[in-house]
Amino acid sequence: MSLPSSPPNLQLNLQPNLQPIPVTIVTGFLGAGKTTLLRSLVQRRQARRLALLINEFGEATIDGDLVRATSGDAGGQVRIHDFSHGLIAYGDDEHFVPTMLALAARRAQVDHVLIETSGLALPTAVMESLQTPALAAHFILDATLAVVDTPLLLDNRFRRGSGADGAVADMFERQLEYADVVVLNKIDDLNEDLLLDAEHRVRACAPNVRFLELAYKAQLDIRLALGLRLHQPTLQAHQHTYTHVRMPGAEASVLSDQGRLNGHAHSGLGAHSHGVATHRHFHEQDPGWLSFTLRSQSPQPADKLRQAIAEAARSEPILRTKGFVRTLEGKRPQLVQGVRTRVTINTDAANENAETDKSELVFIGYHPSRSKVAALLSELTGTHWK
Ligand SMILES: Nc1nc2c(ncn2[C@@H]2O[C@H](COP(=O)(O)OP(=O)(O)OP(=O)(O)O)[C@@H](O)[C@H]2O)c(=O)[nH]1
Repeated sequence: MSLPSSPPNLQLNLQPNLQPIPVTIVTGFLGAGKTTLLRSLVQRRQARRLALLINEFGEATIDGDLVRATSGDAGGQVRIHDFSHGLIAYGDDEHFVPTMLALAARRAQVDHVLIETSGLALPTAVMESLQTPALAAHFILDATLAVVDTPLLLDNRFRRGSGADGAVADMFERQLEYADVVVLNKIDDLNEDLLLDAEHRVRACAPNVRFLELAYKAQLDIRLALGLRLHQPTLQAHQHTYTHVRMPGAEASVLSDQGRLNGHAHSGLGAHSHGVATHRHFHEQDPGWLSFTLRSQSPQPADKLRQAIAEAARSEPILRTKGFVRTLEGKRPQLVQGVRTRVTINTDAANENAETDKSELVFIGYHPSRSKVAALLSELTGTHWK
């Protein structure tokens, strides 16, 4: 991976003798709940000063705005950097290293860095970059968290198949393969048997995962997410090892007590190591994954639009939809969130003070047809989308 050299003024300010800044990577497939998890961690940050690097697939940056709205930050305690090209720290990303070095130069004001990879990127690119001498002097990987849409996992939506199914399974499995912690999310309606089933499925496809945590609405106790110290510095060796840690609840039998489900963690594995240098990861994006943006100037009938987006996800290989729309019902833009056919449209903290006339939606899928989706939305809403 070629790394751009840092500007001279940054190098002057760097102080490698300070403790390295811990970095947590949040990965997970499209729509799993990564941004929701970050928003909840930002809300529970207490005195921690956080820097967030947020990466999305698609031309519009929506996730960064959602987190900004949550932080409500006047004192600069939370700093957010948007990466909109989908592949943070991959070979042709010229922004990642300079952004990290700029954070290192402000080391005294940063307690923890959180990096959200896009739903179609692997965490290994960031892991590998953190091990280069330029960054290893200033940062240490704390842990890699993979967020899982548990109902979709139980519905076999990440099972290997042909075409889109194969591409989805490939990405899902590879993201989990390098995770230290798997967060089973969206468990609102799942009973203990289903949660055990989900745990077995995760263990089967990612046997190296150290901790499984359960999250309602992607809410995790901040002590189970940050400061885990699962990795050691690796300036010399191009390898990292896990230190042994004890987690609250580690000794408890798994899922034996529903009352302990929210945010409890348990470990099933001893220490192990793997070299990031040996990781196979895509430096090239699978060209089948596409995103496109559709816009409309007309106010939208919210319910019809919701049904139209769900219908588009049924008839085209659309896996994720998000954006802001102006509805007939209200002046404020409404946040649209679609994960496959599950679609919600509502007001969010990010849009409650904004006004807009236009509607803009980002669609992400595997070889989806832009024109078919535009035609479907136009037909089913009775408004023009293009
Ligand atoms: N029911 C339910 N919905 C959830 C939960 N966590 C997140 N969601 C919803 O799932 C949708 C996607 O959540 P995000 O946090 O945007 O997911 P993401 O992984 O950041 O998505 P991408 O960045 O597009 O890959 C949103 O509508 C969330 O409100 C949960 O625990 N339960």
